[in-house]
Amino acid sequence: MPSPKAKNNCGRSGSIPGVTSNGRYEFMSLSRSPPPHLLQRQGSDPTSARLRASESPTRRRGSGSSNASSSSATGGQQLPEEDCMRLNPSFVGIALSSLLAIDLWLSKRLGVCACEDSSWGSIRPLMKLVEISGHGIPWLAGALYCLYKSDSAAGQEVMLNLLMALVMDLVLVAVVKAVVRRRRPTHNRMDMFATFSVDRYSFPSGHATRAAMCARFLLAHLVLAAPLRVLVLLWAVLVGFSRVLLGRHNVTDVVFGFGMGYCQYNLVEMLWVSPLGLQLMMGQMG
Ligand SMILES: CC(C)=CCC/C(C)=C/COP(=O)(O)O
Repeated sequence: MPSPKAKNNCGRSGSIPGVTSNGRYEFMSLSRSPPPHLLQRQGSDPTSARLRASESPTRRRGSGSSNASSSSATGGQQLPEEDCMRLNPSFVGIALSSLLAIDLWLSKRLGVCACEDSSWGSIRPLMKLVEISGHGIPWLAGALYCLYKSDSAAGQEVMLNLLMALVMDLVLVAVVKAVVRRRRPTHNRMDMFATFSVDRYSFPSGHATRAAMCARFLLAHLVLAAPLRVLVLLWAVLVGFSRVLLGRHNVTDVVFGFGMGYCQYNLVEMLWVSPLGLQLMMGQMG
C-alpha cells in the first residue's frame, strides 16, 4: 500500500486518475484541464468531497481538488509503472534535505574558531592569516605587481591571464551568490575585510573557488618543483578548511567552491589570451 506521501507525490507530478462514465479508471495530465464530466463528479461525489475536506492546507493549495480523486481512485491499488517512477523526486528531496541537515550540523561542530572563546579560539588569528592568503585583494595586487615588473613576454602573458582569471572568478562567484542567496552560518562573525555586498551570502565560498583555481593555475604555469607543488596543494586545502573552522561557511559551500574553482580553470585555459591575440585585440581597439 503506497504511503500517503507517495500518493501525494504521484498526484502532483503527472497524471491523475479519475473514473470515467463506464466505471473504469483513466489518467489525465495535470497540464491539461480535466474533462467536464470529471469536474462535475468531483463536485458532487460525497466520498471525494469528504476526502477533499480532509486534505492538508498545503496539499489543497498546491494541487487543487483533482488530487482528491487521486487518493480515492488509487486507494490500496498498485500505481501504474509510469506513476511509480515519479515517486523518485520525493526521495531526491528527502536525500537533499538530509544532506543539508548533516551539512548544517557538521559545519556548526567544525566552526571551532568562530570566535575567540570558541574551543579552538586561540588559533583564530592563524586561520585569519590563511583567510588573507586567499583573499581577492592580495591576489589581484600580486598579479598586477608581477605584470608590471615582468620583463619577458611569456611572464607578462601568464600574469595577464592570471589577472583575468581572478576577475572572472569574482564575477562568477558574485553571480552564483546573488542567485542562491544562502545566508552565512549563524555562528559566523562578519569581520572580514574588503567584502562586496554579495559576500553576506555564503554559497559558494569565494576563497575556495579562488584557492582551487589559483592552485591549478600555479601548478600549470608557475610552480614546477615537487615540494613547492605539494605546498600549493596544502595551501588550497587549508584555505578551504579555514572557511569552515572560522564559521564563515558550511561544508557544502566549500566543497562546491572547490569544484567550481577547478572548473573555472578549464575556462581560463579555453579563453587563454596569447600575445598575438592581445596584439590583435589592441589593433582592433586602436
Ligand atoms: C574585495 C575583493 C577584491 C574580493 C572580495 C573577496 C572576498 C571577501 C570573498 C568572500 O569569500 P568567501 O565567500 O570565501 O567568504
